[in-house]
Amino acid sequence: MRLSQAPTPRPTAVVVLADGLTLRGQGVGAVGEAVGELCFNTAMTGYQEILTDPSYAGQIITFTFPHIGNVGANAEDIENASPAAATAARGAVFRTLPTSPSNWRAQLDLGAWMKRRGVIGIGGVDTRALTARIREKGMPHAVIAHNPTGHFDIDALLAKAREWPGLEGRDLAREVTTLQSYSHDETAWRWGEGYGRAEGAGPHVVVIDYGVKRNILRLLAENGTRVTVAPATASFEDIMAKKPDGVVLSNGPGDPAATGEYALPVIRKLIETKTPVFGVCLGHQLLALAAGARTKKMAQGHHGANHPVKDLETGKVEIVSMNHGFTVDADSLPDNVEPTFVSLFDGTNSGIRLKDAPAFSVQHHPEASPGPQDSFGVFKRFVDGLTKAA
Ligand SMILES: NC(=O)CC[C@H](N)C(=O)O
Repeated sequence: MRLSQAPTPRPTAVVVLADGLTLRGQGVGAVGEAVGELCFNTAMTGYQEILTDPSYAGQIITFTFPHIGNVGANAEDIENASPAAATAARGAVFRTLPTSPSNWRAQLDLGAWMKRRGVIGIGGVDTRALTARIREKGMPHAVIAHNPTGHFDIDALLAKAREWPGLEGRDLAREVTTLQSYSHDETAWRWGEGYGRAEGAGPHVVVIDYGVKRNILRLLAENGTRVTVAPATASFEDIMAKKPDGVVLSNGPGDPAATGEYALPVIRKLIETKTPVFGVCLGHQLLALAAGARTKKMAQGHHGANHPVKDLETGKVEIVSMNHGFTVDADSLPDNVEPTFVSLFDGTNSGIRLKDAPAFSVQHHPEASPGPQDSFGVFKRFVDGLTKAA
């Protein structure tokens, strides 16, 4: 018996790594080219939330799960809150091209949705080999290009990947934050109901938007708070004028040390005035920096929805969503800062608490979106703390 072999289609997309490796495949989504840091994400679901997470600004995501796009795209599973963050991830690398969606919530196929949002995709790449390479050599600078004519100037793309300065030293929060303050009242998604609306008159939380994911805002509203979102560059006075009962430091893209130039003076004043503070991911890194710790770049980073972290107070393990390429150097924590969570993958710090101020933070993503909901309770803990303090 002879197996008939489909003719290999002409490549219409490429990924060119700064070390010279060129991967060819089929283009999907937006046409054009984008440069960024190439990481891998191990989540098996939630590609829409991943592609709209503003923390991915400046990055190209290799999905290790081979079938991405099966459930299409809809208008609900969106994580960027500000329009400035609409194109968060610059590009996406898939094992196979997305097939026609099969799901009652699908409104568009993934390729059409990516095109609309300006995300460049490539299918047909050996993502296992690429992931193994990233695991061994770290996250390379790369260019992804999609051109239906199939013409690529590989040398020019390589030069672009090599010239790209990288994420170290880059403040990207300023590029994805909201320009104006606004209030948020959408609550969590429920089967058969969709998102709800908060009615409560509970504690007032101001969220500093360094690139906030909507599910952080939703879970704060879900736990009975009134939520106001403020721009990343808001001053301490701007924030206090809103009379917050607590302040949340959001997730966001880029190098925490660079964003810290304007964020740290504000956070230090919040700590000094004993304002309750809760930080997530970039917000965690910024709180640690404000308290006197250091952050550093990781080789592969953590990007997935299956990461175990250990709660050092209770000994319990939670499976969490992760998305970070920088980390708080646990050895640099000053005496007044206690580590509260640790990653069980590599022992890196995943949470801190200040001993002399009502401030704590987590490196992982308690809001999931996508990912397990093991850590949802942390929002309640923060809000309960505000209610008690009030
Ligand atoms: N999700 C985040 O907030 C990411 C934080 C930071 N940009 C990092 O890569 O480590």
